[in-house]
Amino acid sequence: MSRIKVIVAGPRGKMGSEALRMIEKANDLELVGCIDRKNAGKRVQDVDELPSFDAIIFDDIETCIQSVNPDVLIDLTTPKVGFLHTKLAIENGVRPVVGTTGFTKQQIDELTGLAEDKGIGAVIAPNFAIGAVLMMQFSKWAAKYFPDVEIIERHHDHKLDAPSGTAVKTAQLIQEVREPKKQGHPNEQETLSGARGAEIDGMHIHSVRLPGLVAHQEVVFGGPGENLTIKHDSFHRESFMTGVKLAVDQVVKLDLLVYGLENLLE
Ligand SMILES: NC(=O)C1=CN([C@@H]2O[C@H](COP(=O)(O)OP(=O)(O)OC[C@H]3O[C@@H](n4cnc5c(N)ncnc54)[C@H](O)[C@@H]3O)[C@@H](O)[C@H]2O)C=CC1
Ligand SMILES: O=C(O)C1=N[C@H](C(=O)O)C[C@H](O)C1
Repeated sequence: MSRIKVIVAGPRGKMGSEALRMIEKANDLELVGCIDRKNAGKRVQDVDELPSFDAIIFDDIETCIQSVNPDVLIDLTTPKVGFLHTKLAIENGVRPVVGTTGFTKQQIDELTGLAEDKGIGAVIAPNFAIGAVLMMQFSKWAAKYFPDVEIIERHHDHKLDAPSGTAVKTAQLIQEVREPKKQGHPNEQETLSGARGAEIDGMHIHSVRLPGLVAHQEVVFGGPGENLTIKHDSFHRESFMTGVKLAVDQVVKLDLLVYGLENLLE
């Protein structure tokens, strides 16, 4: 059986470099190119700290696609660049697996429409850690019984987007089972702007950014006389790679865009 030809955007990043290590170990995947802002024209193996692949680095996704004819793009970059890469990948017949977060709902809708028009598979997953996917599913279940809920997400201080993609996705899943509800005291007032965090349908989201953290989330539910806390921690970025691999294996069989890894788990 032929291997799935993969390109990675953001190979020197914290996630991109972990994705290269995952590909190195996978018998059914072949790295055929990378997209990076630096090192265009070099081979991956010639860049310090990157694994020993002879795939070439490009600084432009369209040139990369035309040169190496990949099956799948793994994008782990920044919100603006990731959206452009995903769009160009779909337009050029390459299936994207996107971990990059910070896309707006309008952008996801646009990409969903584009994938449908092209009849091409795509996966956008705000969190590829299996434990995080379960934490989101358990939270959706709990919200049926506990409509009062606050999300506290904690991340390293190099993160560009807030709230995290995971927190937004958690709130969206909870929205499916919870009627909008204003929480807290009806006359509550912030004496310091932002004290109550961001808000979606009355649910509050609090974003913490500190050195030393990786990716963590608590979903706290309150009811009469009790609290329920559902918590997930990623202590290492290896935690995301089972999900990235699963998405690459599945995306080649899809003909539409899937938003959330839960849609690929049995
Ligand atoms: N879905 C998931 O499970 C996870 C998603 N993420 C997301 O993945 C993204 C990357 O995260 P990190 O690796 O922590 O960030 P990072 O800052 O370590 O890496 C981003 C990389 O993108 C590269 N980049 C920027 N512009 C580029 C361009 N025009 N072309 C090619 N490469 C470009 C940068 O040089 C950098 O190496 C973020 O959006 C983050 O939120 C992070 C962890 C898990
Ligand atoms: O930037 C990160 O690190 C992470 N980003 C994703 C998010 O925004 O939810 C996934 C995970 O939390 C790590």
